[in-house]
Amino acid sequence: MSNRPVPLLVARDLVKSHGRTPALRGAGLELGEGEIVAVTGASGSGKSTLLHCLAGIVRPDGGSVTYDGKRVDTLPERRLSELRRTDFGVVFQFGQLIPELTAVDNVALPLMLAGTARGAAQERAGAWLERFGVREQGGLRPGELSGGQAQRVALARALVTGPRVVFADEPTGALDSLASEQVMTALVGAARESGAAVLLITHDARTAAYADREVRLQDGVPVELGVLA
Ligand SMILES: Nc1ncnc2c1ncn2[C@@H]1O[C@H](COP(=O)(O)OP(=O)(O)OP(=O)(O)O)[C@@H](O)[C@H]1O
Repeated sequence: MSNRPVPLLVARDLVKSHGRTPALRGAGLELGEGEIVAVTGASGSGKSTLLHCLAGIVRPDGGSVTYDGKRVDTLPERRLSELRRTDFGVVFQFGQLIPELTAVDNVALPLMLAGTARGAAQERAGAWLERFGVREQGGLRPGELSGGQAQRVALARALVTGPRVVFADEPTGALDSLASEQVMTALVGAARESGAAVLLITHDARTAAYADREVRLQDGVPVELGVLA
């Protein structure tokens, strides 16, 4: 009997090229309900491409992606963007916050796009900023935040809608070790509490150690599966 959680997001035999450059050559991956999986591998091994295929940001050339038992790689664009909005949260290496908006408005935006009134959205955004230790910075714009603060705001934005899967592409890639630790502790704590699964791309062993399991990519295919915790 395996203790592995029920698969929530499953990629099989993914193939994807960027022009003539093959990025994925038959990659498979399973992300269980509430599971935290680190995807590691050398630069150019296909990590970001795998994440983009799983998150429905790009369509694979071949293979399949299934979420909650349903194919997502064949969904029409409108259904796909709705799924991304309702069920997925994303965090990238450089927060990609909207520079003109304050921290609290950045976090409130996904709620407002989903129909929540501004006041209520800001209130919930404030609570998430509080939880990640950046409430005092709520009135600042991204350019006025430190890298670690900006990433915690980006995390709050990714989690505020209560996603079932969080995709994090090198979320600590631009941070020093203290800020990395704060961001990872915040991410893992919030995911464990809400039961969200996390697909975490990292080249840093200390960041990968926060995951339950590591999948290592080499030339567009997984080469190793290790239990970390
Ligand atoms: N938009 C693109 N146009 C052309 N080639 C691309 C594009 N995106 C990725 N590639 C190529 O596809 C391959 C896989 O790239 P990918 O970004 O998925 O790897 P990665 O493991 O995430 O790399 P890194 O750790 O450097 O971010 C690489 O050879 C890369 O050069």
